[in-house]
Amino acid sequence: MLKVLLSTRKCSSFVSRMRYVDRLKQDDDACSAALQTGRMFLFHRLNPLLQNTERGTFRPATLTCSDVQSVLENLGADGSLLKESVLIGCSEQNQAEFCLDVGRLDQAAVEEMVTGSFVDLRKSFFLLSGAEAPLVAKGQALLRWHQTSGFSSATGQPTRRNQAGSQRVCSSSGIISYPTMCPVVIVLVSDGTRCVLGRQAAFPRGMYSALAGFCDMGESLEEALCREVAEEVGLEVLSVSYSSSQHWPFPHSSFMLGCHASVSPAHTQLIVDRSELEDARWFSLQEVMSALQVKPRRGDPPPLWLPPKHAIAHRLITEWTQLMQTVS
Ligand SMILES: NC(=O)c1ccc[n+]([C@@H]2O[C@H](COP(=O)([O-])OP(=O)(O)OC[C@H]3O[C@@H](n4cnc5c(N)ncnc54)[C@H](O)[C@@H]3O)[C@@H](O)[C@H]2O)c1
Ligand SMILES: [Mg+2]
Repeated sequence: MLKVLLSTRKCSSFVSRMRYVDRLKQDDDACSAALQTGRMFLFHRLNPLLQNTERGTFRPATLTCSDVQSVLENLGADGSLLKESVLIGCSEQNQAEFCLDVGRLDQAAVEEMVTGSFVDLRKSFFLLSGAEAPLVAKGQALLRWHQTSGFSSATGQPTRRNQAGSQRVCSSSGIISYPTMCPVVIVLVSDGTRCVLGRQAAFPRGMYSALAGFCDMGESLEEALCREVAEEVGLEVLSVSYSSSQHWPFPHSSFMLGCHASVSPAHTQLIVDRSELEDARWFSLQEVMSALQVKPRRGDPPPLWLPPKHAIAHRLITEWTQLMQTVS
């Protein structure tokens, strides 16, 4: 049975924070009160607001409710915009965290008032630290869901959100809808000494990653994995082990389920589906280890470079190299 060690965090504080967030999702009044004392992450047309730190790195700008209120007042915006904030969590200091899209305001004017810049999500995802990037991705995903869910897909009538933004209700039928993610399996296939990496034509030059694909309706994780590997590179998987998962905001919200898979060393011929992948190849441990040392730089790309640390593909590749080193 798989056992994942999560952390040695203090259980009581974690439980109370999770229950607090859950209460805010159920109780509109409690959520409105939490908004007055909460931390706020701003977006402009789904691009998060980032600030420079003294160390030359970036962090998401965190504002208080009154900071945002004074921005809205100064720019002549309706204060009710604040009610469009969406709950995204609770900090370790027990402060509720919200995000708000101020896309109706002038971008440059907001940036000047809060000393920061609204940065494209894909770019900001890789500028931020490991803990902050998922928070910004979650905020953007929830804001996007609200912006595209104003009408019920069943009745065509307007939907109303709760204060936390965790659900929307159809005004005519009462049907409740919740934010959705598409399950995607991502898999590093190995024959015991090498692994398969593929590249889509849209990837940056020289970049290869683990194989990935959307799960079909009705499939288990294992069935989706075996089908995707068969479709994309023509291999038959013998065994599967789960590694970890990740919310991935691009191009929309995917729920990435990361696995390792093995194939028989006697059946390793790749038949690549060129409509899906520009290329897929077997790579040796040495090639992968060298690629993990490569730092991103301008100019000609190296022969192989791998997805960045935030991506679950990077984690799968690192785990595989560690496993290979222990068995060799
Ligand atoms: N985090 C990572 O490390 C990492 C690495 C590789 C890929 N990814 C992500 O995995 C996702 C899936 O990979 P893929 O593009 O190879 O998938 P894929 O192999 O299933 O091929 C994409 C095609 O599947 C079809 N499809 C079926 N269901 C779909 C749905 N719900 N949404 C969109 N298209 C659907 C479409 O025809 C689409 O063109 C992508 O969103 C990609 O961004 C993440
Ligand atoms: Mg694919």
